[in-house]
Amino acid sequence: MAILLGSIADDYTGASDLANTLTKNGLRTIQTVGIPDAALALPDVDAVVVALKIRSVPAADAVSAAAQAHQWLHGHGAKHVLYKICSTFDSTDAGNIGPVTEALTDLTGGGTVLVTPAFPETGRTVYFGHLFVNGQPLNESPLKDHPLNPMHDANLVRVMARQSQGTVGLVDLTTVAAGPAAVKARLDSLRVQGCTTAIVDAVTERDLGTLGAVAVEMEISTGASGLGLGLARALVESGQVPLHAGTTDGAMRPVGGLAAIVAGSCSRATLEQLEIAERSMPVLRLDSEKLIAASDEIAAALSWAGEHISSGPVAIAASASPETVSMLQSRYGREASGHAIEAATSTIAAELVARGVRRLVVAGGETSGAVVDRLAIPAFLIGPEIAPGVPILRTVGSAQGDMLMALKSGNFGGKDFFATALTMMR
Ligand SMILES: Nc1ncnc2c1ncn2[C@@H]1O[C@H](COP(=O)(O)OP(=O)(O)OP(=O)(O)O)[C@@H](O)[C@H]1O
Ligand SMILES: O=C(O)[C@@H](O)C(=O)CO
Repeated sequence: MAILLGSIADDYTGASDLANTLTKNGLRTIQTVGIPDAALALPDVDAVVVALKIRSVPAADAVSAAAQAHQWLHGHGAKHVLYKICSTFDSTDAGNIGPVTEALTDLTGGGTVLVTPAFPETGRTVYFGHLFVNGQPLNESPLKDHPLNPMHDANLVRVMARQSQGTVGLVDLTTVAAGPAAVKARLDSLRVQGCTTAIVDAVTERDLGTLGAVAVEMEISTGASGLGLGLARALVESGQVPLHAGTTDGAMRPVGGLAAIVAGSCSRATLEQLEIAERSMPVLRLDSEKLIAASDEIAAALSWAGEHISSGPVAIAASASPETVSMLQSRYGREASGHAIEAATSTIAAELVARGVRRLVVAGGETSGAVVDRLAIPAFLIGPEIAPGVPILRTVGSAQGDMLMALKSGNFGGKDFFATALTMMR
């Protein structure tokens, strides 16, 4: 299997978001969970998105995992590798966007790497280096309350500089609007000035087309799904890949079985979606304190699910308001409480699958990572889009047999996302 475009995604929901964008823009794409085992039969594809769970791990671990994934992608023919980060630039001053981008630059011979989290379809735009989320500066958006990496600075040149060894430049919108040659010239001049990376503005898909045309001629780039759109279009427009329409063959064959939602995301969007879901299905709100204290909250949740699930889908959520989350974190610590709840939600998901669930929606990036790892799913085919950034996924090579899943990034999806997803998954 020779591929043209590779991506290393820093979390699993982000990987499926990118795989969805690449598919929609004409590339046959598969999402693997980690570096695929040599024995795993993968279909013929143009792009492989290797999903890692490295957004919130120590920078040295993220660098090492990303370097191995890069080696695999490069070895399988990828001419360009996109490091897929979150469209809200989720990271801390310790990393991992800066360290991983710089490590990949070292592996590929230097230059100034183009970095942009812009994804206008979901309201993420970058203007003079500042990230806006649905028109609000990042630090005033709901991301200021993120449970693991609250974002307090919208100026990405500063954010990136705090987590980088090298100097960070800016390619502003005026330059992007002037087209690929102007962007290239600006990146060249930043390279001469010694910048290892540059935050690049984009507010429209046209801007992303320009950036894709520039990035595709380089070996690596860092960005969100919007940059994926630009890269896919550049590959198709330059004739390097024929345009493929639709989803992967066989991705949507019905699987039947029971259906469930497991939510660990505490984003404002997920909290609203759960409220709406309560009108159409049974929703169990877990007691997060009890989950952490390792009492019988998991067994109680499974027994509750057992009572309802044969009549239709159920939802089980650890999700809580920012106030509840910060109370729990001040008592148990940010990482410890996050990990304990991820362990609990993934156990619940695995037990639901053991009891016959074959259509599973998971809300939250870290939560999805924990669930997919727990189920040991090796890869996903990409089905139709449920909402921007969230496709239906079909498991490949999983011990449970074929399942349909949706991994919803915390902030993605409309108010009725959960019901819509389950209606589409048969
Ligand atoms: N009640 C709670 N109190 C404290 N932490 C919680 C609670 N419920 C969930 N969590 C933790 O909050 C974190 C939520 O992160 P996750 O990545 O799953 O969602 P998200 O940040 O909304 O999604 P994304 O990363 O896709 O934007 C997880 O570590 C989860 O275990
Ligand atoms: O880019 C995004 O916002 C998402 O794909 C994501 O990475 C959230 O985890």
